[in-house]
Amino acid sequence: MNHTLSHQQIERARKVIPGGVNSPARAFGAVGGEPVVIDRGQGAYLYDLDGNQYIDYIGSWGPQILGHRHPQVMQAISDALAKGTSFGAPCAAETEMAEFLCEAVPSLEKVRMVNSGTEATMSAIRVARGFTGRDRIIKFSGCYHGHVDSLLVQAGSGALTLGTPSSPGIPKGCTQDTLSLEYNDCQQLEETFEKFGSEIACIILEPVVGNMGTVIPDKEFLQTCRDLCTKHGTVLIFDEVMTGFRVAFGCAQSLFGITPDMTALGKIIGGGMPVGAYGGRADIMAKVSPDGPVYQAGTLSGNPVAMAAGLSTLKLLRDVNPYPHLELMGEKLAAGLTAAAQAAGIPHQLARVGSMLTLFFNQQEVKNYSISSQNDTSRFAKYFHGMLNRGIYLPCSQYEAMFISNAHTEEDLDKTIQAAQEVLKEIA
Ligand SMILES: Cc1ncc(COP(=O)(O)O)c(C=O)c1O
Ligand SMILES: NCC(=O)CCC(=O)O
Repeated sequence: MNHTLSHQQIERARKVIPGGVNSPARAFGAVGGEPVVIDRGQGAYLYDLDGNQYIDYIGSWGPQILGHRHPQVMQAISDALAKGTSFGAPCAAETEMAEFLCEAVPSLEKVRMVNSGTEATMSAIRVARGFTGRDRIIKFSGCYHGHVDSLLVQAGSGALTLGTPSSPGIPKGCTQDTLSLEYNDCQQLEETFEKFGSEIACIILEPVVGNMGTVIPDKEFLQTCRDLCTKHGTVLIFDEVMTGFRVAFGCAQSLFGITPDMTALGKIIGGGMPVGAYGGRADIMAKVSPDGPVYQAGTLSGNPVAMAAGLSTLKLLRDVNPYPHLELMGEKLAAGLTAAAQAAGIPHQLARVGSMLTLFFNQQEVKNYSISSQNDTSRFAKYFHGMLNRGIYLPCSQYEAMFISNAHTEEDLDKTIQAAQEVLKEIA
């Protein structure tokens, strides 16, 4: 594969953009080599500047569940654009979006639109603190909730990939009230509540983790989070920025039957445009300005073009119901990758929920951060590049989930499995 134009472009970008990228997760930091620069996407495929085609398993890190350039989404964006790009005043589409979200996700009684997943989690935490009058928060090691100061403690995703789980530039004061616990560990959680229960404003967690690779919650763990929050008057926040409308139309909370007090959303609900949202119980959301005293704002929040992209995506998900198909595709890909790793004799684990999955190079089932940090990341780097060279675009880190879209065909999966068979044999 020729990457001349991509490499020239990245070299040029590095002179004016840190690392040549606008988000470190894209930088190939953990796998080495140079990122490819994307020119366009169509359906399940990406095309780089040199004209190479890739089967895309990143889907813009989650949002593109319908594939790139779905015609109805493109049309909705174009119709909204014809009326203008931003008004800084209420528009009808944002109400329609809020109504849609509240209907699809019953734990949402009120929602506020923002512009990214980071804003959604940051704001949800502020509201939870304002509502409870408490400062302490609980997060779990290896979960990533965006680059929020108080949450960049043992964070997953790029922070884990690049080995900076706690970032410089964050004053101690911002993280002194953050308790970072082990995912899926009920006992540690119970002990923490025994000690600090009356001081804890919220628990925030990914109800299925994507950001230390895919980690599946024990039902008991989610139930313990719920019970302890109820008992201690603590707000349970599900960060469904990644899992929302990905693992099920009703989000992970519907899949596991656990109702959070607040939910953060992003990615899919923006249909590829910059969108986030947070919401939950009406009594908690009543604290949000201008109804209440907790300040949170945004020049571009509820942007009409972004609302149009998101709404058309969500309506397609409701009407087409791709989830049974995505489940079958996920099952097929997981089985193919597992068989390929087995045939090559490579120690591995395959974790999957619907169309979100990770092939871990690990001897043990990955239940938490301690186990995930033992992944064979140098093997992953070889796997990644072998796949890229065969036109398969995987997340460039072992600590990420891959996503299948509704545009992927069985033939795409067959090609991917075939490539994995070749690559895994080579690197065994
Ligand atoms: C679970 C989760 N929460 C929050 C975020 C932050 O979202 P954003 O990158 O849109 O700020 C991400 C992804 O980045 C995520 O995966
Ligand atoms: N799982 C990682 C992400 O979803 C974020 C991507 C980014 O920060 O660019």
